[in-house]
Amino acid sequence: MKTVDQHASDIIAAIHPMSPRRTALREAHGCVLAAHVRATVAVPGFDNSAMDGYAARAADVAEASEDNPVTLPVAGEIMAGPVSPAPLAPGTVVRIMTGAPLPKGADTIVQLEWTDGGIETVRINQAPRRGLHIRRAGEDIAPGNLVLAAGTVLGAAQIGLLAAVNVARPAVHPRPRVAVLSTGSELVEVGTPLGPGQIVDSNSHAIAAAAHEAGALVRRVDGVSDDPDEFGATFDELLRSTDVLITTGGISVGARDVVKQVLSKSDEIRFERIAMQPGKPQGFGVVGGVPVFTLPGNPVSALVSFELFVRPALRRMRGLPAGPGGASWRQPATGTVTVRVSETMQSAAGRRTFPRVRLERDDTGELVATSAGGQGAHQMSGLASAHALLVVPEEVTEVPAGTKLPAVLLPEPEWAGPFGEARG
Ligand SMILES: Nc1nc2c(c(=O)[nH]1)N[C@H]1C(S)=C(S)[C@@H](COP(=O)(O)OP(=O)(O)OC[C@H]3O[C@@H](n4cnc5c(N)ncnc54)[C@H](O)[C@@H]3O)O[C@H]1N2
Ligand code: MOO
Repeated sequence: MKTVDQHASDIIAAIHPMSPRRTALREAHGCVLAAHVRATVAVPGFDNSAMDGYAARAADVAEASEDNPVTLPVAGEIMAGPVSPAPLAPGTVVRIMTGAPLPKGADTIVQLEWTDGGIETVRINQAPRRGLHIRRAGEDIAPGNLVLAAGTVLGAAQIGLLAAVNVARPAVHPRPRVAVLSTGSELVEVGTPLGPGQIVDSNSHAIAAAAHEAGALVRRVDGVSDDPDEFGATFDELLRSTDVLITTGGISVGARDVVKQVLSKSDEIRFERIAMQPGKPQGFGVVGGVPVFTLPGNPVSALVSFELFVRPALRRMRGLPAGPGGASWRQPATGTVTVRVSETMQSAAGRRTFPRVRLERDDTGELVATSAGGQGAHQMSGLASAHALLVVPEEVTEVPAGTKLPAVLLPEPEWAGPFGEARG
């Protein structure tokens, strides 16, 4: 059997970041910048006041104090807005608002609180030093400065910065479009009363949600039966309008394993047995430039396979390090931590197993892993309450309580918004 690591690295070797595209800021949010952005403008764009008050010449107000206020004529008022203020005559001040352009000749701002707030004349009772409360043109960003480096994930601050330097359409790696198709004649749509032998198609919903959480634009279609023609037609149709195609079910050795039956006819998809549990049967290939993942039908197997093989591929397509754990100093969205196992667990010989575990910190701050419930490949309730997948090495058959092992953190979905439109 092929190792998990070999399968994961074969997949990553076949995956490329999405070609950069210029997109509006709203669409670029959460995407990865594909090229350096250099400033073509200065920020601030002009010298301006950081306070409401009076623009003055520091020399004219240098002697001002509580006991010895300085009174000067107020020559006018400058508001923030599209104005070119007249130069400040010596021996005068102008009222100025926060963000308003500084008149030539002014070299300090007297904040309103240091004055009597006068309109015609103003009494100043504290002396500001030269340059106080003046924001100089280019002191944040000068033209030519590197604003954001290629590879930066565009969060709120980065989007704001791009807008500030007047970049309306940055070049980003677009979100991949992912199509999700489940197979099985036993499947019915969620919300449908079940007849004998029928089950609800839960995989397509779970995988669609996982792909959505991984930053993809998702198209989920209703499951198809084990009829090769029906599967083939739907597969071909989806392939034409997606960047990634994920199927579930129909890939083991059953008499009607339709996915394997239909797709084995091409050389592009390889069906393999991976030394892991859950998730032993896997298929992957690139068909007409579209990566195709055929995941096993057991619901836990499908989602665990997604975490180990599909999520890293989507990360790479989005221009991120493939991970798991490719993130920075932040808590990675998915990453590997070391945990102490709280109870003895069994593991399949010769297969890397991924028991679903809940995590807790003990008094010393160490992470302690406890089984999240039933560990069958069909038992979604355990996975749904798990925080991580424990990683039990292939050669281990029993994990005594107290053993330290790596665990792959499952992502926290709290940020996932409504499904975006996956354009065809
Ligand atoms: N003789 C053997 N049988 C099986 C083997 C094997 O090596 N020899 N491998 C087992 C393992 S491991 C897995 S995993 C499964 C994978 O099978 P398939 O990918 O072909 O999946 P199906 O047979 O279509 O379904 C398996 C199981 O999952 C349920 N299922 C399928 N699709 C959905 C869905 N969309 N939503 C919810 N549940 C789904 C399905 O009803 C089956 O119970 O094969 C083992 N067999
Ligand atoms: O390997 Mo299968 O994925 O046990 O359920």
